[in-house]
Amino acid sequence: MITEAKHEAAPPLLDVSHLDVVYRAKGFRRTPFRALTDVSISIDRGRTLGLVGESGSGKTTLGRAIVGLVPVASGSIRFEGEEISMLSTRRRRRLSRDIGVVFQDPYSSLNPAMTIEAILTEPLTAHGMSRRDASRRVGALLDSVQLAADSGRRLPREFSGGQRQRIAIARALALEPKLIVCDEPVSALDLSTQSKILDLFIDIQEQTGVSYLFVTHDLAVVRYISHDVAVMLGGEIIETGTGEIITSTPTHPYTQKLLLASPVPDPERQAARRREYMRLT
Ligand SMILES: Nc1ncnc2c1ncn2[C@@H]1O[C@H](COP(=O)(O)OP(=O)(O)OP(=O)(O)O)[C@@H](O)[C@H]1O
Repeated sequence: MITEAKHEAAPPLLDVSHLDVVYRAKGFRRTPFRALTDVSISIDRGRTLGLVGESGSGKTTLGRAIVGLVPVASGSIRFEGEEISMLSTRRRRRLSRDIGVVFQDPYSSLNPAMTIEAILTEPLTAHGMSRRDASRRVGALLDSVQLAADSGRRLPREFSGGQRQRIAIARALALEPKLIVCDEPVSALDLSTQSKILDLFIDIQEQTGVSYLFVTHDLAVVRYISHDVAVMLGGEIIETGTGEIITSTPTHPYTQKLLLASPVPDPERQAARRREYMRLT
C-alpha cells in the first residue's frame, strides 16, 4: 500500500513566544521591573530579524534572554523546536555553539591582554578542539572577516574600531553558529566603517546561511540588513513586518515617529537625484 508522505513544516530556527522578563528590585528600583511583556518573535534559517526601538525599550534584554544571560519569568524560547529557556547550565553551554553574540563596543568586548589568535582559539579549545586544530582554524576565521593572516600575533589595541569589530565577528563565527545575536554592532563606528561591517554581515550570511537577530535603534541600518523587522516600545513588540514595509509605510504611530526622526534614504529617490545632478552638470 502506498502511503502519502507527511511533510511537516520545519520549525523556525528561533521561536520566542509570549516571553516575560522581570528584573529583581535592585538599587534605585524598589520593586521588580517588568522589562519584557508578552514578546513573540521568530527567525527562520538564513534570515535577519531587525529589532528596533528607542533606548530602554527592551532590545538588549530580549537578546540576553535568548543567549541565556537573563532568566525568563514566563513564556517560551524554542531553538530548532527545543525549549531552551529553562536549560541546565551544561546544556546551555552546548547550545552556545549554535548561538553566537556580537556586542556593541569593539573596544571593551576584546580582552586587551590577549593576542587575536588567543581570542579566536579560546572558544574552540573550550569546546574540545585541540590547540593545534584551533590554531589552524584561526587563519580561515581571519580570512572570512577580511583581516590579514598575520593579525593573529597582534593585540586588540593595534586595531581600529572597525577591525576590532571584525575580530569580534570572527570570534562569534568560530563555532559555526546557526544564529548570531548582534547587539548594536555598528553603532559605535563611523558611517563608512558601518557600511563595510554591514556588508560583511551580509556576505557571511550568504556564504554560511547563518541567521541574525540584529538589534539597533537605527531604521536606516535595519532597512539595509533586515529581511523582517520587529519594533519594540516599553518592553512590548508593537509592530512587525518586512524590512521594506516597516521602513517605508509603517502603521503604528510610534514607528512613524521613529521614521520621521531618522528618515531612511529611499534608493530610488537617491538614484533619481543623482541622474538629475548628472544632467545639470
Ligand atoms: N540588570 C538590570 N536590572 C534592572 N533593570 C534593568 C537591567 N537591565 C536593563 N534594565 C532595564 O530594563 C529596561 C530595558 O533595558 P534594555 O537594555 O533591554 O533596553 P534597550 O532597548 O536595549 O536599551 P539600549 O538601547 O539603551 O541598550 C530599561 O528600563 C533598563 O533600565
